Amino acid sequence: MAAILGMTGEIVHASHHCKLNNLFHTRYRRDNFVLEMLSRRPMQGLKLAYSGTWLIQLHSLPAYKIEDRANFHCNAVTSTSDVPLSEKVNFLKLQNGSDIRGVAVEGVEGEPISLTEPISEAIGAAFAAWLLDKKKPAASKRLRVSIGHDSRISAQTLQDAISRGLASAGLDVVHYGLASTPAMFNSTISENEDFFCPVDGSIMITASHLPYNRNGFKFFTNTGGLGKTDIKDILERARIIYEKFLPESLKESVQDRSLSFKKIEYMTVYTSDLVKAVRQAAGNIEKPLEGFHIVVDAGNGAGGFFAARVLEPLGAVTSGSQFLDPNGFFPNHIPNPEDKAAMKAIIQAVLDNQADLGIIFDTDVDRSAAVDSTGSEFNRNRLIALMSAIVLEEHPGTTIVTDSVTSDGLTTFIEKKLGGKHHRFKRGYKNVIDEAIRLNSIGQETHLAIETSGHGALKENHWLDDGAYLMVKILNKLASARASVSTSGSKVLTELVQGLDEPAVAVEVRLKIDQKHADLKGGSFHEYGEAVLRSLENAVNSDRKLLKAPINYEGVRVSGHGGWFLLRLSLHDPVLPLNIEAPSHEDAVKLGLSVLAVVKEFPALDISALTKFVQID
Ligand SMILES: O=P(O)(O)OC[C@H]1O[C@H](O)[C@H](O)[C@@H](O)[C@@H]1O
Repeated sequence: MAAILGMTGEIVHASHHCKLNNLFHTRYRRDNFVLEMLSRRPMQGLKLAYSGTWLIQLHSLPAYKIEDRANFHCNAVTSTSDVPLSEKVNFLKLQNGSDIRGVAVEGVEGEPISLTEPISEAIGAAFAAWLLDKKKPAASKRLRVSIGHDSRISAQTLQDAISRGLASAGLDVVHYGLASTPAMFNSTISENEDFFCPVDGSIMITASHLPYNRNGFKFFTNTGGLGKTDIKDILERARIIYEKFLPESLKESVQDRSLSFKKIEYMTVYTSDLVKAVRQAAGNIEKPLEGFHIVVDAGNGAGGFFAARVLEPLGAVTSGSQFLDPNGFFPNHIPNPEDKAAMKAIIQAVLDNQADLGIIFDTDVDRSAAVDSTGSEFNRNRLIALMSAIVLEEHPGTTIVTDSVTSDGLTTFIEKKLGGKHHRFKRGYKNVIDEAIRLNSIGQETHLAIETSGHGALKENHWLDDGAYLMVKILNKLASARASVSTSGSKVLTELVQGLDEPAVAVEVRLKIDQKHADLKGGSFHEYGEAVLRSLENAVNSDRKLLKAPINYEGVRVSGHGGWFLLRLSLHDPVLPLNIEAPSHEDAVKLGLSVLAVVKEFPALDISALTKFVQID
């Protein structure tokens, strides 16, 4: 490895670009570009960036002034002397909206591993190159990246692999161990040099609530989570890097366990910020939750910290909390507040323990839900209503941005009861957050962006979707209500959502598009789905009992029979999800039948779930 350090100078002195290309790539392939950058400062001059072709930036070697960056292009992509790895990987298949997701361990039939160590290592190197391009650090500055993970069994392996990729490109890597997704973002904005913060970039290893065999990556900088375009860019860079790996270098790399990274107990910083926030909101009382009994269900994900490190220091009793220990097989229930079994489990825990409040998180704690002392859920529309009530008390008249599947009753509640404005946008937490930021930028004040999935972000918290912070806002309300009036339990919260009109029936059926069906005529599922939606729109226009929503940002949303339906394209899958809400099952069936009349004309659609739903027995 020392040889390659010397080679940097050699390359520069040679100043022959073809020679540079060859030397660099020969070494790159041989050493897999794992340079132990953390411990070998001399290499900090060499950084990789990508701008269509490979570019070597020599940052901290002033003797080797590069006047023209273009002259240093190493055209690795088209180099014919390279021997690419025979295996071709479709990196873009690993993209899931603004995340990377794949199968990380064997064990589920028909689901071969797609997120291997070399692939993860290439993704690490690609993120490093992307970050260097974005940050354009000064010659003397080394970029720092924090890495955390949830409780998944593949966490360690992926952490090691992605760290190697980052280190190979000359970045410093700090390991946080078990952490939450919001804590990782937080590390890009915390000012705390003792904890190496702020970091320049952060990676969370998680696949949220998906089964144990899956895993993935979320990426952050101090401007928030990376979006779809950036993820695509990173995956395209990763493909190029991966195709340059040689089998023997991969073997070496996987075997190279000698790299060591800094390990930090960052959750201490993050949790103490949460504790501080509640104390401050309660008027600097040390234990504002004294006398409250609050149970937490972490579903064996990463959220177990909330009981001992947030609630208990604030004075709450947390006995009866469950599934706090990390277990990547998720043996008790899926850690997902949208999951019925998960909600049932926390409701039961609240009732069994006669607790004042129940709190449940998803695996990586960017989503949450709560349960009041009567066992009533603050989930989906009810969680949005509760958060809207809290935020509108603080910011009267503000706009609440939500996803598209929110109920008509929620709009009435926000606009008529709370005096706010409901901006129903698209599905997808990133879409909702970005829309809130856009509205603010054009002068429409908004402080809350929240999805029925339990993702919620506040302006005051850097628009970070943080399940734990949502719960902090609720705890503030509990604490302040107790300090000002004589109220007990979570009654104050239950009262805040009084008047929210909830439908008797709320269902979601998902119509799968068979991508191999001849009816697609070689087109994409996306085009096919759009054709279904156009057809539905035409049918609705000629049905006097149905009324298309005047303002709608995705799919076809229609009112009728006292309720509404929304048919739209899934964000990620070849699926058309259909949401129906109605005052009775009969009305919901009527709405379902009007959709069925259209979708049954599209043979590539699996309409069995809808057919089943509309069968009146
Ligand atoms: O469009 P769908 O398939 O219903 O999925 C939509 C959901 O996908 C992911 O789970 C995102 O994290 C959510 O923010 C989004 O709402």
